[in-house]
Amino acid sequence: MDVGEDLSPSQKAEVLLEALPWLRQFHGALVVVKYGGNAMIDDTLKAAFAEDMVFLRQVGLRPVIVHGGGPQISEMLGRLGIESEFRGGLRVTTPEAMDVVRMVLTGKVSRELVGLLNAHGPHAVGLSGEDGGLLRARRRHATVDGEAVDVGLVGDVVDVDPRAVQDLLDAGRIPVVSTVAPDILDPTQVLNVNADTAAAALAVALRARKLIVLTDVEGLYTSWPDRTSLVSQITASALDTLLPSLESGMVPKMEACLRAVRGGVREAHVIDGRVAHSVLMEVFTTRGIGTMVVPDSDGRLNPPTISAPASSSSTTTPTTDGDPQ
Ligand SMILES: Nc1ncnc2c1ncn2[C@@H]1O[C@H](COP(=O)(O)OP(=O)(O)O)[C@@H](O)[C@H]1O
Ligand SMILES: CC(=O)N[C@@H](CCC(=O)OP(=O)(O)O)C(=O)O
Repeated sequence: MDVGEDLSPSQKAEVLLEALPWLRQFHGALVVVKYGGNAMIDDTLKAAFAEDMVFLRQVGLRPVIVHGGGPQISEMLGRLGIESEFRGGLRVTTPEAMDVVRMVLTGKVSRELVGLLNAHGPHAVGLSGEDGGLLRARRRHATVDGEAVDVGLVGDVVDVDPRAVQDLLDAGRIPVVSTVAPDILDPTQVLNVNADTAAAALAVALRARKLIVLTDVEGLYTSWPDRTSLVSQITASALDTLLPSLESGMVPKMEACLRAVRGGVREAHVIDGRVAHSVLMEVFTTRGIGTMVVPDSDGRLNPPTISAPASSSSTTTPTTDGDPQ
């Protein structure tokens, strides 16, 4: 199908030209893209995501994919009759569940994604936090409503050795990272790391230019669940203030964005993975989409910019401040 069939030739040219300053600005930029399990909802969308990643690579960006797979893990646990529950947005992970988490992320979700990317050529290589010493994690001592809760074999990334990913990027590949990681205190034990959290740690360690988090909602709403107040742009400190009022799924996601921008990533975005080619719209259009988190020093955006209901656009303009990393 010609996706531009509704456009005249001159409108098509305009679309291409709109991308020009962004192509220039982001040439060579390292972009960490977190692909959430809830955004992997149908085959057409998955194929469109793979096209976007290959497009980024072909026009000179360096995408690194960190994938989730929460719903896929839950489905497999259900099939095997293993109970699982979430506390504070994290899966309570027993040793039995950990085997399934590792199997589904590295053996199923990663394989499928790598296959979709490699339908376009030998671009993608899958690896997990266990490979090449990429990630090391420490057991999470979680609290929910001020109470300590035991979430089992759940880890937080405490050390990243990005060389395995950098080697793949230098070879022109697209690394696809699954987020299980050895326990720093007992490397024979693997831990289940929330994919948002791992993506932020990788983005910081790789000195990424952008973190883009794809999920199944338009972006961050200040009022949830009535969806009347989509945040287009927010500074790190304004987000910090908002965090305690947020609910489950959004908590690790917005904490990840905060951690990324406070760690030196210039912008972190939460965008709607249910919209085909949402990554291209975010990177290469002037309006952008979803919610963008920027460092306080950016100075443009305090208080948060709320867009009108039904509009999911953030407004940014190309800047020439510095080179992308
Ligand atoms: N303030 C909020 N704004 C937007 N979404 C929210 C908010 N609070 C909770 N959510 C929920 O968070 C979900 C996204 O988190 P999650 O289900 O973990 O997605 P993923 O699999 O992409 O990581 C949304 O589908 C939405 O139901
Ligand atoms: C500790 C923890 O909760 N780990 C997640 C890992 C997968 C993940 O994060 O997937 P999404 O991005 O699709 O939510 C889990 O077990 O579901």
